[in-house]
Amino acid sequence: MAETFSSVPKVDYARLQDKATRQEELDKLQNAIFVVGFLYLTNTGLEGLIRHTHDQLPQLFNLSADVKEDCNMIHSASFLGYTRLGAETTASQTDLREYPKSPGVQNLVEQYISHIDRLAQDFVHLVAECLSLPVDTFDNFKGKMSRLKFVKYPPSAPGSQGVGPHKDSAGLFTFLSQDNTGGLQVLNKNGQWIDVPPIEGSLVVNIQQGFEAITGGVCAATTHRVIAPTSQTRYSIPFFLGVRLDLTLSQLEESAAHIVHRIPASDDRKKRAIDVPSEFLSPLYSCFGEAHLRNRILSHPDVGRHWYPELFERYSKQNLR
Ligand SMILES: O=C(O)CCC(=O)C(=O)O
Ligand SMILES: [Fe+2]
Repeated sequence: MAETFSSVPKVDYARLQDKATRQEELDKLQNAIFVVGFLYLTNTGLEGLIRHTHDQLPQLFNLSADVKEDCNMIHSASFLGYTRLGAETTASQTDLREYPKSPGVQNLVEQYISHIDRLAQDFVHLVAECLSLPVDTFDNFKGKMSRLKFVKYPPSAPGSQGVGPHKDSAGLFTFLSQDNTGGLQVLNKNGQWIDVPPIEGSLVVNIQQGFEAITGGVCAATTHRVIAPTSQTRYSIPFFLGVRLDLTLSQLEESAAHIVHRIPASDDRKKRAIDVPSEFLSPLYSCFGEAHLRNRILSHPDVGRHWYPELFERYSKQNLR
């Protein structure tokens, strides 16, 4: 059996700031990122902001249908805006969730992004440090566009897909705040789905396809899904730290070499047998930006068809396996 996990480990951010406990916590971080692929980040100091933001979400999603339609993603060639229930597709199936990006809540969004982005930048330094690499090792891979989403999952029939199995696309790491409903699951290296029960105030961190690609595929992007709730509405707030979209696979081969040899190897054959493919590692795409565009077009087929009809046809026919 592969070295794997049956629950998601916790890494304490406050202990990472304290000289006396830093090394012990860095060791935990190394295991969490490179063996497990998921972690809860606790004690970040953002608990108040997270609670305050969650408190606003029911009201935000209760905005009138007209207001939500005014900022519908269909109006944006950059795939930014409101997605109504049933308009999103993951793993070829419709997801039972909706999300607005920011109608009427500019301050809330800006405040959240400014704090979480600072944390995310520091986190990337800690990941380098836990591999005993210079802290700025990954800085040159960071992109200009990170994304924040507010997501609502209405109660649905038992076993429904909130969001299907996927790997986050255009970034390095995701920092997800979930409410107290539950339903998030992650795939371990033996191909088993593991529950990630809510821990109040924590952030669930997972690896995105950008980090997978800059580690030469060695540190795989981690697969997760949400089982839709049955009796209460679920809200979540993922923040996706962006990767540079102009990078090509061949540029990476060279830059990744000195990173890769530091990464602990692990066996994930069972997981790979049922896993979803990574666009970013596919030779079909000229650079990360194109791989990400394909991901957006197929996830939001209405928007994709509207703005990129030819690419929609082309990407729909491609099989990444
Ligand atoms: O809602 C969640 O807990 C997860 C959301 C997610 O995985 C995503 O939007 O990429
Ligand atoms: Fe995700």
